[in-house]
Amino acid sequence: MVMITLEGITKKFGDFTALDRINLKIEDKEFMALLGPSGSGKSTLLYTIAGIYRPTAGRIYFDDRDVTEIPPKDRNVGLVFQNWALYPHMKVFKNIAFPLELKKAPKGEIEKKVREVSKMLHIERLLDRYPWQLSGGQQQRVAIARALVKEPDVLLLDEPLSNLDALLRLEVRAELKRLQKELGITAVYVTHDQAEALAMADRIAIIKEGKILQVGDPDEVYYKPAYKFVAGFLGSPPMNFVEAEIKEGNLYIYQSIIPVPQQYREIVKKLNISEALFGFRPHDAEIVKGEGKGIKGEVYSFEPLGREQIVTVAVDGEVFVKVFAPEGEHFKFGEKVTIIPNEGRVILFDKKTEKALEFLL
Ligand SMILES: Nc1ncnc2c1ncn2[C@@H]1O[C@H](COP(=O)(O)OP(=O)(O)OP(=O)(O)O)[C@@H](O)[C@H]1O
Repeated sequence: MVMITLEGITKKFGDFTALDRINLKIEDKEFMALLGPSGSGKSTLLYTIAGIYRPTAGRIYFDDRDVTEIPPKDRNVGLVFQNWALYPHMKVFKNIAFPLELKKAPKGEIEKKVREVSKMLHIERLLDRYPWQLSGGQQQRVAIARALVKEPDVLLLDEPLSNLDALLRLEVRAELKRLQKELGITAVYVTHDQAEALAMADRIAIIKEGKILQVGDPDEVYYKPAYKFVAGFLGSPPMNFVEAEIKEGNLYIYQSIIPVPQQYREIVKKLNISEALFGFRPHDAEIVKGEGKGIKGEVYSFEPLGREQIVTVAVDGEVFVKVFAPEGEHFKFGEKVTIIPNEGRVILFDKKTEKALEFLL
């Protein structure tokens, strides 16, 4: 069952696009990590899920309920921030009880739930202290208890462990994961720490410049990164492309900078394909008029695809490359063009078997 659905979420701050048409489905009881470099939009996405930010465009669903216009307090989410934000003038008990008091829960119920959640987090003996009388790890446990006490549908965590020392991080990390599974709660966890995401998450969404580059389980994103950026960011092991192809039936190239026809021909030969076409996914390559640095060729044919068009470029008599031309750009048959590959995937179509293989640039 899908718990959270993000559909075309865009968030702008003035002219700046912090989130760019994000689509993501998070399963019920799933632990999803949002991983990416500083400034990539992770927190903005989390706050948009929480309802703290309203998206500029797109819709958010919890289960099947459209919550896009619903304020945070009515979304039943638990939030844990990096700086914990405990109320300094309230004792631990009161800090944890606060969300239930806001909901005007009966006193007996508050007492029972605060005790229960404190037991789970091993902080029963701290209930009578003020936050400043606690260590960092204890404060963080209180913050987690406060987020869990109202039994939220979704737990949203923004770098919750980054203020803890290494040992404590490991300890709270294990505890958090255990609780999340035991309570069967859906968690979205923002981090820029690759090891943390790989160790904790059921799936990881890799974010760069407001876009999700890849979503997959830890093994998938680590061993089969879809982009050079992802491979570099996660420190994935490099592979020799031809070997990798033969072993796995998949083609992954890390070290090649710009694919040249010679490489294509070698791949075609190794795969025993007589005729092949190479294609780029939209936005993974640019096609420009004239000869420049990149793959040079002549326009051979075009086919419309929605508002975009696919242009086939003859690189030489044998190698053809398919590329998505930008909206509004017009090319002529036989016109000299250059294809500039960006970071991303290239697709190889075997014309005989109509099998498509993807590989990395
Ligand atoms: N309220 C705001 N007003 C203007 N720009 C903002 C606002 N909040 C975030 N941004 C910008 O949006 C981008 C994404 O910020 P965000 O905090 O979501 O990144 P992040 O991936 O969580 O980074 P970090 O790991 O450093 O916390 C940044 O360039 C940031 O400057």
